[in-house]
Amino acid sequence: MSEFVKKSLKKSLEDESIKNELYKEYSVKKGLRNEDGTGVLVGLTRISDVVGYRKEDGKKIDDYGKLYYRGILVSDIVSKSEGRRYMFEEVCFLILFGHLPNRQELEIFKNIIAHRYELPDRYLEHSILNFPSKNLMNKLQQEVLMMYRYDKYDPDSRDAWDLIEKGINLIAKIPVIVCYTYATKIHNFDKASLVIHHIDPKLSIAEQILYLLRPDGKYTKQEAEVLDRCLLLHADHGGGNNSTFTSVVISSTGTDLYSAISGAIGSLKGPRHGGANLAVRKQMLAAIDEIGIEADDQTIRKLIKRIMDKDFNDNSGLVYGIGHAVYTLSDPRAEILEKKCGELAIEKGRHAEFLFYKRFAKEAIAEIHERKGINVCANVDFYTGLIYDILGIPEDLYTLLFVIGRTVGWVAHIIEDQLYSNRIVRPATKYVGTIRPYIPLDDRE
Ligand SMILES: CC(=O)SCCNC(=O)CCNC(=O)[C@H](O)C(C)(C)COP(=O)(O)OP(=O)(O)OC[C@H]1O[C@@H](n2cnc3c(N)ncnc32)[C@H](O)[C@@H]1OP(=O)(O)O
Ligand SMILES: O=C([O-])CC(=O)C(=O)O
Repeated sequence: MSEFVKKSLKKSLEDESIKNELYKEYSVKKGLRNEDGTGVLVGLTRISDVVGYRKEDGKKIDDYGKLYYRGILVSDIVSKSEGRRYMFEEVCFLILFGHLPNRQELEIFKNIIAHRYELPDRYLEHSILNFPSKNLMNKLQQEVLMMYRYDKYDPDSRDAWDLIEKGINLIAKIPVIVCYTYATKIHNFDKASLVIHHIDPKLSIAEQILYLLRPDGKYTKQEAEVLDRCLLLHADHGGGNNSTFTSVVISSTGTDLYSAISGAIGSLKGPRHGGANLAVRKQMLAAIDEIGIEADDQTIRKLIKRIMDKDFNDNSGLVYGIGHAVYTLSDPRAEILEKKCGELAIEKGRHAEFLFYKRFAKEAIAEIHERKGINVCANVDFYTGLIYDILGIPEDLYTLLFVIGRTVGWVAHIIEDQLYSNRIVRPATKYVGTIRPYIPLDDRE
């Protein structure tokens, strides 16, 4: 930073700070939160319900978490679908159209997706191979905006019928774009061979990802099923999560779908949101490096204290993968993922690492409870990195897998908001600065 900018910023920080008491005085809902930590109500939805507490006589009572897609418990969807392919596609249909597809509807929907995997002519060369990027989340934002340019119909259309068509197109193409941008990245920056498989329309989205990512194109049924369920568990999370809210805020101006989805990807990248899956993996590798995989509870606890004291990892004071804005006693997705991760870890000889994660979560939950007096739980991002690592999926792709899962949720909420709310999101801020005269340049000190 130049000395001039440093000095100007220092002066600004001295003169223009906003005292914390003022937020209270003006009843500002910091982070759009009520006094008890619950979210300010900003919309109505029939897409999904995120339940983390109940209210009794107006008081918040912490509870075990439940997640419903269109009224159906997500834990039921997962537990009743063992051995099935295309569960992510089934859930995409459910989220977009509001009911479970029958056999024929699912077949047609699978075909529609499969026919949209293929990228436009020369897209791969023009947009991906020629423009490698080190950060694939940032790259995907650019690619989504590029899809605007390749939209053969009216890319700016706000018609719900058009939005759903464009949305399905993105749901099908984003996974392919992600895999190709990764291949391009490692070819350009890591000197890896460039392997670009043609898409295979016979594969589900989860299978397609594993096929495109792996140079030999091989994967097992179990690997594809685990990835399919991970995508399913990320598909939606109400309208209040930061990226979905962001997408709706952007879309409420009447702009195009691509702008809204690109903005949502930017939001999801943050380590307090979807980027936590990568942050967790880095945190856990650093922790294992520091205290060893066999470290006991006490040693882990000491390290967590250091994390919270901003004396370890990225010095942010945050224990990534722990805590949630809605869930208190449990995040139902994390419970499912913990079970899947445990099974996979035993099978692939990674059990010690899994057990370290479990001990770490237990101690982090206890430490946060002790310091902050709140009930927290492991969240959806806690175990996914370990699962992806066991599946041989590189870190670069962790948050992109979240995008692949969540695109359907963003699209559904954008459409629902457009159909039933259709008002520009425009909250207010209170001016707490001083009012002063304009001083002509020659009269200033
Ligand atoms: C897909 C997802 O987005 S899931 C969430 C992924 N994010 C993470 O895993 C990052 C770590 N967790 C967090 O930062 C938080 O728990 C969040 C962002 C998820 C939720 O934040 P909030 O709803 O604001 O948390 P909440 O109101 O419960 O926090 C109360 C206090 O506990 C602290 N706290 C909550 N979780 C954590 C944590 N994991 N590590 C350290 N402190 C925490 C908060 O910083 C806050 O402290 P303060 O009162 O001194 O400001
Ligand atoms: O709901 C939230 O705030 C974050 C979250 O878990 C998600 O978007 O999946």
